[in-house]
Amino acid sequence: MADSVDFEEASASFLEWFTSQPGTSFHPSLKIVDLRDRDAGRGIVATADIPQDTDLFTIPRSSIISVETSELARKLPELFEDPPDVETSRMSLDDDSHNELSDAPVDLPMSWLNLILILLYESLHYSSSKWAPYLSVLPSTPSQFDTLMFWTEEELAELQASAMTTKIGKDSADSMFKERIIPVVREHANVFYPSGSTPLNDEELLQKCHVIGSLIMSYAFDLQPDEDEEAEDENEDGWVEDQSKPSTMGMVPMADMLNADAEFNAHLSHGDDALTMTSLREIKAGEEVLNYYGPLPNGELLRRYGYTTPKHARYDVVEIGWNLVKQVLEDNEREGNKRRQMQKLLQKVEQDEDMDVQEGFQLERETEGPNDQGLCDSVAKFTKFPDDLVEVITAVMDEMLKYQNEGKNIEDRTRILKMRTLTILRAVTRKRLEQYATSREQDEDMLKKGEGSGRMKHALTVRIGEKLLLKDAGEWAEQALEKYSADVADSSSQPARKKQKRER
Ligand SMILES: C[S@@+](CC[C@H](N)C(=O)[O-])C[C@H]1O[C@@H](n2cnc3c(N)ncnc32)[C@H](O)[C@@H]1O
Repeated sequence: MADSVDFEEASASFLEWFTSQPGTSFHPSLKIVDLRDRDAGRGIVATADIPQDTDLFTIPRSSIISVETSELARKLPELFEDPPDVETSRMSLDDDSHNELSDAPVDLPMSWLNLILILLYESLHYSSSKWAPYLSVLPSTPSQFDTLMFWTEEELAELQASAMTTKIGKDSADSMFKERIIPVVREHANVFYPSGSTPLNDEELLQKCHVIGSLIMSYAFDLQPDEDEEAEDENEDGWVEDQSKPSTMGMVPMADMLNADAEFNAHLSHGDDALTMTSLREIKAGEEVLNYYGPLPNGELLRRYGYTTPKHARYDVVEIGWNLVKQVLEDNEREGNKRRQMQKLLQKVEQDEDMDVQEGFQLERETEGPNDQGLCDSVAKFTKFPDDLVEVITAVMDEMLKYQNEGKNIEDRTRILKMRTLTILRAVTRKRLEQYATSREQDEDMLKKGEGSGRMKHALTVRIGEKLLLKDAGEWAEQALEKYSADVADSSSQPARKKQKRER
């Protein structure tokens, strides 16, 4: 960690460089601050009250690091030309491509690969780069990242049964860099390396690619040509989600000095010549200016950005694998013939392409996005199990009912089916909870005692969030079962009362 003097000096040089760029502006009531005491690196705070709808800072497009401004793109334009099939030129993309580095790195879109090459070039030419004061405040070594890509096996184990451990994709990132980046650098070594410098060996280059890939994941912006085009990317609340579409990507100085949360107070708009950060509501003196990275669960926030916050817990999710659901359904049938019938049914379900059960299922709460001032008005609540999970369990239980010839009439069968489906759903939440090595209460205790490193704290936050969601889902199934049994008891007692009346 740089000492405070170096840190402050780097911030001051960066601010001086930024404000000296033609077309920039920086509000006088803002300050770049050192937030390392709470593991948040640099951030920007207001030094006096700032009214709503104030321009906080402006970044001309000429100051952004992107294909449009890059010296590398001028020297080797052929690397950045749109090939006939834009998405498949330098990599193989499937239909379901994401522009997230560690999800499926072999599917990285052109915008990522382009920016990796550009940043490699700029960092190898650091001393002559026009962005040097900006580059010096960006993380440049693995130790400066807390994203999951850089966690040790031991640290990852602290995520316990969270599905995040399966989404890091370090090996496929390695292959992608080896196939798509390193050969390009080797082929154009005379351009990538300043004359007289020693080229990096493959291992060093690979390490650098990982650092730059992670930098892009947590700092880069998806650059929209203008606000109209940006509107295409808006979600139903009107908020543009960070990096949601493969287009041009760029490093936007100052905009990426803002930290972020699920409730925020600033928004970046993309104009023709410049990008402008504006306050969404009044920002009080001393308050941090915050951006928004989208409705991400804490696990995903940790994977992409290396931190967690209490406010992001509203978007937490739990993934339920098909094997677990299958196990619960099988275990529900103890008697030999019934169990064999269940196993047959489960095999049939697995072959049914429409059900697509191998994909698994995702539990989440119902929640509205932030309002136009960046605040969340409503409480996130668990209100239902995912339709695809309910559908598959209902289908299987229905077949079992037919096999056992249960239920005298339609109402009877519907009632039994509903109760059994809810019982299985409740059992699924319990079984999923058992996959975590510790209880939520133990985790909360550890968090309270402040045990472990910063990374341990984030792992605890992720697993507590997932366990809490499973608890909520289990309680929801329990309450639905109780309510349904009470309704059934109530309705079945009605005819009996009428009968009694007539007899009197
Ligand atoms: C775009 S940068 C923001 C500036 C960054 N703090 C810095 O020092 O360069 C994104 C990174 O900032 C950190 N960050 C952002 N929001 C945060 C928050 N609410 N709490 C802690 N760290 C945060 C994470 O490390 C994230 O990957």
